[in-house]
Amino acid sequence: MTTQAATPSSPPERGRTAELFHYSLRALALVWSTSRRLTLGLAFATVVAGLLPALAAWLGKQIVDAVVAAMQLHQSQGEAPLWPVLRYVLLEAGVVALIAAAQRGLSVQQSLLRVLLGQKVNLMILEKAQQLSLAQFEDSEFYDKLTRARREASVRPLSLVNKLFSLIQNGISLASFAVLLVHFSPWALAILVIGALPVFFAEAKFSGDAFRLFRRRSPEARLQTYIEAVLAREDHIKEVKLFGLAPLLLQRYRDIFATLYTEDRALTIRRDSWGFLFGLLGTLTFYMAYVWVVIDTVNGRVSLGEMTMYLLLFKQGQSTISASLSAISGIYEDNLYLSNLYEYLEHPVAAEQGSLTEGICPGDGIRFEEVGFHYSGAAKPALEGINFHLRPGQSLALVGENGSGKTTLIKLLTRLYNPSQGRILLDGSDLQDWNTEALQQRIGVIFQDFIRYQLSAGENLGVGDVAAFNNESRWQDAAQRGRASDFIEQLGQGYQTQLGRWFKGGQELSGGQWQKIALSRSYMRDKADILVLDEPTAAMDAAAEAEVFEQFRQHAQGKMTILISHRFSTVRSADHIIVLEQGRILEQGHHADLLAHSGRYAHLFQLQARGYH
Ligand SMILES: Nc1ncnc2c1ncn2[C@@H]1O[C@H](COP(=O)(O)OP(=O)(O)OP(=O)(O)O)[C@@H](O)[C@H]1O
Repeated sequence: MTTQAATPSSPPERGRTAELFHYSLRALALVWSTSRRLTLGLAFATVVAGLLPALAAWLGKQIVDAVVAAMQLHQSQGEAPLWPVLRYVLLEAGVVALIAAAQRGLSVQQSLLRVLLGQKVNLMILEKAQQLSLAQFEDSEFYDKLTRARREASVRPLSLVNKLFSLIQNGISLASFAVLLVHFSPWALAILVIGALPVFFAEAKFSGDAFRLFRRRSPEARLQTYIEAVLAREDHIKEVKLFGLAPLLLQRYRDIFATLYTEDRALTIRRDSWGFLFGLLGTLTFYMAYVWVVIDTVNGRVSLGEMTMYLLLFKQGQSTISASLSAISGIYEDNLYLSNLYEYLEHPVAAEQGSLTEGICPGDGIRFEEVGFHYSGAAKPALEGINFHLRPGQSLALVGENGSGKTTLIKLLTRLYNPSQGRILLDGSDLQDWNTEALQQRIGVIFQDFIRYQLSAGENLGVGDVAAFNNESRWQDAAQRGRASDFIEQLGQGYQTQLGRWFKGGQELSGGQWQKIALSRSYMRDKADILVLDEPTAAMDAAAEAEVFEQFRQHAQGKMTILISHRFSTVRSADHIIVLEQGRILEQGHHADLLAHSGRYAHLFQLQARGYH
């Protein structure tokens, strides 16, 4: 497994300062495209929430000064009107209510945007996943990228935008505080800003460290998620119990956690210790300014009301500055995490090249010409020098020991992978020149590791042809051919019965029954003239297998069929048999020829035949 920490060209490692806000604009655009109304609402509430605190502070000053003036009047004349004081109190109450409304407006709009944006980003991630090739999914490095994107990135864009807005809000507040404070002393303002700077630099540095840590250990995090799945999923728990795997896996889980926790702890302690020290510096500067104002008040340079206002401004100014600074470091952190999302979304996908919906030589069938394939990272090729020609109406059987390349050959034919050497022709045209959809329409395939969808029985068939996903008569037809109709009709709600154990009322099936479902699924594709069955009957009883093949033969008339099976009783009737060994064709021909040849096929056939006696 490769970690990503060493990727030198990825945005976070490249010129950190330059990349600091690299994704802010994109995140803003994303939020804007999610909901213009909410984004505008957020911006408006931000400006209002930014301006009002300074107004409240100024009103506070007016109140104190009005009180002092009223007290003096009361002392000299024995009475003083209350209204000049109370009007400011009323106004301040109104402003405080407005601040609360603006804050509430912010949080409501943020909550709504969070939901909308979460959905949007998740859809972007899932849609992108559909454009990727099978090989990309099998690449552990890439898979890490996908996992990281899914785990973190869906909340990050909004978090980034919220912090941007909070920065703007704090900026507006600070500017308005500055307008009021500058009357006291521009130096006091400068001192407050400088005092808060170290916290920011520390925060920015530690956010970067946290991100790099997160990125470096994503393989471990993935392993943890995998162990959780093995220990807690219904389809794994059987083996876990019987093999007594739980203590071993739990120990591994604990070990991974212990390593991760040690790193986390070290970072948290460092981050908070420095944060505390630099925070003290900020507090110190604040109290210096405090002393200054107090002295000036005692000396009569500023009024009592002004002193109240300055102290409030200092206090609020300081918390606004630290809020802005943590917003900036948060923006930095979100930018780093977003780089994951965009790296994933921008991962190149092979452009769809082919456009053919018909070959240049219709009716020619399938030709493999010197086809070879090498899995990336594998020591040796999985297939080499494969040549054969399969015509419409013919059946081909692939035999060979485990790992000889049978399934790989099917994956090439279905274009899940492209050959590393040679070419595959369908009706005279290279598979790569075919339009993917047209090609897929022609091929009905079930793999040995077919999917047991946690859907209804009917839908489990419907997935075989999305155009007929809900078509009940097509389900019945396919189920009859795949020999699944009998048991489906006996299920509590027939074709509507929920299958599997994941959802309420789900009905679990036996291995053979699932296989019949998968086989029927391949019959849904009724326009397909290439039928591929990769060990379709391994879990079926002998009677069911015989029945399935009888049906298959009838259905397959005029079509091309490719069958992978370890059972020679089914292989023998194929028109053409290819024996694979270590990715190469060892022998090929009819059953009778191959027996007469007395090679590997004959040997294996006799071995199995003996087993039946
Ligand atoms: N996704 C993959 N990545 C790398 N190597 C693979 C992958 N899938 C299969 N292989 C390797 O390619 C070779 C051929 O595998 P393949 O699945 O085609 O064999 P098979 O003949 O279908 O085997 P079986 O009878 O066990 O199903 C094996 O050596 C296997 O280890």
